[in-house]
Amino acid sequence: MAAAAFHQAIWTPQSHGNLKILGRSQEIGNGSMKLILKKGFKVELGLLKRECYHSSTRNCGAIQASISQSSVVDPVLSPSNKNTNEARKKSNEAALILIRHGESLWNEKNLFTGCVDVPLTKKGVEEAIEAGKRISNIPVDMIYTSALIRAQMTAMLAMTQHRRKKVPIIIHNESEQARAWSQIFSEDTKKQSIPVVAAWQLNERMYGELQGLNKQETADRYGKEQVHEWRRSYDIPPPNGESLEMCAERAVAYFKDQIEPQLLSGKNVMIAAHGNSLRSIIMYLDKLTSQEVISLELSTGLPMLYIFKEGKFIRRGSPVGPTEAGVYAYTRNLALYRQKLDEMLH
Ligand SMILES: O=C(O)[C@@H](CO)OP(=O)(O)O
Repeated sequence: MAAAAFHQAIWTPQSHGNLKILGRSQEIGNGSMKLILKKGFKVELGLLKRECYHSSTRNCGAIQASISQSSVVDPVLSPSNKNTNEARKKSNEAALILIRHGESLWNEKNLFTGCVDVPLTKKGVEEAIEAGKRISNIPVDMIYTSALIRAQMTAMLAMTQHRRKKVPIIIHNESEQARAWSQIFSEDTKKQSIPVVAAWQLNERMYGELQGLNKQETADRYGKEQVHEWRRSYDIPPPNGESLEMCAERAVAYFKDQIEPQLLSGKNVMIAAHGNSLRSIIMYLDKLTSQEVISLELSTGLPMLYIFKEGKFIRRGSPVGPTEAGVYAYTRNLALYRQKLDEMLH
């Protein structure tokens, strides 16, 4: 097969975070690829993958490494599990789970919250655990949350229920030192963890001067219509805040740039975020018009499942429970994943 054009490939190695490689790749069979790196380009092979290196860390002209899809998906789908692996490769699909955070202390008090960093209530904690039960049989390889604690708590609590029992670990890329100080030095331990990327772009829309105000009192003061317009119009921002359109601009751009490539590479992704950042993303996934999105309301702590297949997002609704037969009838891959979990864990 002819070498692919010189290109920038983004690999997500077993270590956390993306590794950008400038080079050419060429398929050499057996699910392996030959990588021809740009001269002088340094790559840490130890970070690159978790098995079968043919070279050690060096400045390299050419290296060879196995990059079968099993290196980027859940180890339940291990290379020894040939049928499952083949199915995954063939259908090239991935699960996408969206969860709005559980009830926060300001949801409970009926206050505009926006980007104020408020934690969950006890009910919110319970909602997150319940959400986790519902998705406990669905594979998760990467987690994205907003930078806000209510979304992060929700993701972490939900994962306590996952049957695979991998450890979600927050990636600290904010500085060189944070990166260096949070390294993991065991490949086995890395395999048993799920990278959690926190991104401000997934934050709730910034509610401007309404943040901290009571929703009912604000309606009494400014009128129901005015407050409804601030809360549910598409392009009218609240005073000094973001409209849904502005929120969608940054949330959808992040989704397209950072999350879609992961799905394309076969990774199963969970996103824990907020009413408005998720409405924005759903607008993109379901191709909703601005008229349609304004009437879309998301409940707290309710997971929603999409299947990413052949570049398309297929909405599969909200799994009612971990054993809901319908969820696993959606795709052969999910059914096989669940079957494998049952075999492993019983
Ligand atoms: O207060 C907020 O930040 C949001 C979400 O809770 O409110 P709204 O329902 O108006 O979008």
